[in-house]
Amino acid sequence: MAAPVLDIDLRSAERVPETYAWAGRDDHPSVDSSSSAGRDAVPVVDLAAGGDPGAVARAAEEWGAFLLVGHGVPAELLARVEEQVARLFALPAATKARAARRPGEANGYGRPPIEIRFETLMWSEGYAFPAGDVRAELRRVWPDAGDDYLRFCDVMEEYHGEMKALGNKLLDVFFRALGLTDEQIAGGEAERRIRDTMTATMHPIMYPRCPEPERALGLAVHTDSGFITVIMQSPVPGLQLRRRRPDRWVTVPAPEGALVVVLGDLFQVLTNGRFRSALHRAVVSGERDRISVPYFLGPPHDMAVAPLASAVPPGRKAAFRAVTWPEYAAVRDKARRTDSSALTMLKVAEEEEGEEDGGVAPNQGLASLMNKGCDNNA
Ligand SMILES: C=C1C[C@]23C[C@H]1CC[C@H]2[C@@]12CCC[C@@](C)(C(=O)O1)[C@H]2[C@@H]3C(=O)O
Ligand SMILES: O=C(O)CCC(=O)C(=O)O
Ligand SMILES: [Fe+2]
Repeated sequence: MAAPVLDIDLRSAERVPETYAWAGRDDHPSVDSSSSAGRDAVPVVDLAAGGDPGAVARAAEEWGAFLLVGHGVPAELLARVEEQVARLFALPAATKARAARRPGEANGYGRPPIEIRFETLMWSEGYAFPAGDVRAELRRVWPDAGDDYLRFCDVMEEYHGEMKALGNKLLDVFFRALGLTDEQIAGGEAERRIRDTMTATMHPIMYPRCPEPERALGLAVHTDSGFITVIMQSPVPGLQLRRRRPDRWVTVPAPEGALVVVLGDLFQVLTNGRFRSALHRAVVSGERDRISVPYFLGPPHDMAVAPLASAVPPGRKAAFRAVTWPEYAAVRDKARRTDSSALTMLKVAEEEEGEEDGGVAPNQGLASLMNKGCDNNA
């Protein structure tokens, strides 16, 4: 029998062990988006109305995130996804451990992958897999491929179908918000390649009800590394966006049927820094389990992501070097930083501008980047 992946059963814990206690958790005040109108209100984008390009651009520039409504994914399907994910995590620890993520691998069941960058443990368990591979992947949990397996796969595949279509729609919405013409969107070589090859990873995550919620963290502060993350969350708030000046955590509301869109670091690279990746984290509830199902859209692993020519102002050079997703993830893990500073390592240094090789050098090895522009990284 496989050994459990979690060191304790979070569900039956009566206290938060010291190893899970985040001393600096309340570094900044947490404010509730729904109660504080104005500048702390998380932007809302209505896709039924086409997704107003001006509103999308403002949200992407200022927040790197927004609530998405009018997206067309039936609320009833979202409820079925939540139900299936709840059933998956309710399986015995030894059953889930059959699918344990192996060292060095991205896929599988386990503790939050970002944990390696921190000294304190996180109050959650997750399961990452390529969205299109659910049937093969979940055989690890249910080798007999029985009814539970079939129900899970049917629902997740249906969800993947909806999200794939939504992801393509969102990409076009962002391209339009960047100011690209329909011709550039449909005919641009880089734009088309991204649209045609975008990959999808699902990461259902479960935050068990916590006896001392203010001492724990479900997921520590991070930015997502890919292009676009679309999050389905149970109607229990917990996702927080980091805002600056004044520094605070804004809790994202969780109205029934809404999704959350979060931009990742490689989208910041793609848009030449115009659209920002969002710093965020997840807090836990003292009353209820919380489920979240992020759907990570990103480039295929062999694609060198560089700023779109259409996003670089005329006469200027690209602000970031080209990088593949795995290269970027490796640099970031090595940096072990809690902010988005790994991205600064990809910045083309100001003084290099105007030099012949100052622009984007596709596939440039990251070894050289590690020694550049990261002196603040001690
Ligand atoms: C497709 C993805 C996106 C991953 C890696 C891989 C599977 C698991 C995702 C997360 C989920 C938790 C936060 C994060 C930061 C983490 O550690 O694992 C994410 C990461 C990323 O956005 O980089
Ligand atoms: O809990 C959430 O809603 C967000 C999860 C998240 O940020 C992630 O998995 O990257
Ligand atoms: Fe995230």
